Amino acid sequence: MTDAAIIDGKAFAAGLRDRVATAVAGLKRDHGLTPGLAVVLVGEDPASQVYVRNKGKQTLEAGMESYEFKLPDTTSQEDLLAKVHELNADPKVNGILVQLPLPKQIDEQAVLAAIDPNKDVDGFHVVNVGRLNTGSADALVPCTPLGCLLLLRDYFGGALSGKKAVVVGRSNIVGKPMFNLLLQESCTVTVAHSRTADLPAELGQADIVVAAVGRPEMVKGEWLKPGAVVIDVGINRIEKPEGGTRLVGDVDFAGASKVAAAITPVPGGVGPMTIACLLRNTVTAACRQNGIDEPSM
Ligand SMILES: NC(=O)C1=CN([C@@H]2O[C@H](COP(=O)(O)OP(=O)(O)OC[C@H]3O[C@@H](n4cnc5c(N)ncnc54)[C@H](OP(=O)(O)O)[C@@H]3O)[C@@H](O)[C@H]2O)C=CC1
Ligand SMILES: Nc1nc(=O)c2c([nH]1)NC[C@@H]1CN(c3ccc(C(=O)N[C@@H](CCC(=O)O)C(=O)O)cc3)C=[N+]21
Repeated sequence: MTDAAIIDGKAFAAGLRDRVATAVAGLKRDHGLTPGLAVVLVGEDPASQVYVRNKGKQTLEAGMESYEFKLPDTTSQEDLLAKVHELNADPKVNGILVQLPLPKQIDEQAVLAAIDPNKDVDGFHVVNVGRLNTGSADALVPCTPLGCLLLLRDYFGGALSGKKAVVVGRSNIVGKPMFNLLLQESCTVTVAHSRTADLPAELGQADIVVAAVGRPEMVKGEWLKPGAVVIDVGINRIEKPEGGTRLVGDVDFAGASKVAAAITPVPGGVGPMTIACLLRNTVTAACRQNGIDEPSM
């Protein structure tokens, strides 16, 4: 097989951000509404900093308001909950994102549960988890799996129905919502995890592979079905032999490219889609809160 096509998440995300910006301009013009996104970062987790770096900038570039709150890593749960309640009550804030992971003194589930579900642009509140699981139209869908789905829909031209998909990883933020989205597209979905008995055998059946494991280059090319479409969610920083670091995914890109029909790179694949989907969710949330029809994005 020749080398796989590259699914250019960076370019797709740029297009999506343009469509979001057009939607925002329409909301301002027709409704006097400027969507606002609040991001709360507690402490200094390196992965979260990678994410936050571009986000504020892209929010402003799309014509929206960005509100950033950096709290020390000694912040108490009570103080963080007070911040969330304040943002829930603020009509300028249409979307709220609390960066994960949180420092150990804070109960993550309690904080997520405190966010107004209709401002929960991460889609992590149990109400949105339940809405997604039951196929409700008012779900706010987690940004990373939504980004993966938009790339897959684009690649397959909508024809996902009946495809065999394997999602590797069962986290609440990627694996489980990805399972639900692919199931909703009428894929036949297997969710693999650390106790899966024979991962290569599962992957050998898959037309679509979504890898969200958190282990650098773990998924090997030889495990894939020839012609598979591979979405690599992993963001892992590894040491280069010559010194310094570089980002790699959860898939061995060089090996997989020889077998797959198409693959997302890292960086430049799913990562930029996550941020673009966050902006999209903020516009969606702002429209719903104001009883405005959602523009197509
Ligand atoms: N591009 C983006 O925007 C984003 C990227 N990420 C990246 O995606 C990756 C996954 O993130 P996240 O879901 O939060 O990670 P978690 O650590 O929460 O979950 C990892 C999952 O992988 C499974 N797993 C671990 N080892 C193996 C193995 N050897 N074989 C099969 N499955 C295994 C675990 O199984 P078990 O449940 O049994 O422990 C678990 O379900 C990370 O690299 C993260 O940095 C995350 C969010 C956004
Ligand atoms: N409440 C919450 N929601 C999240 O969605 C969330 C979170 N917490 N905590 C951290 C993880 C991680 N995450 C990333 C998003 C984009 C890139 C991204 O843009 N990556 C670029 C590379 C950036 C670089 O070059 O370093 C790329 O893949 O091309 C990375 C990581 C969102 N997360």
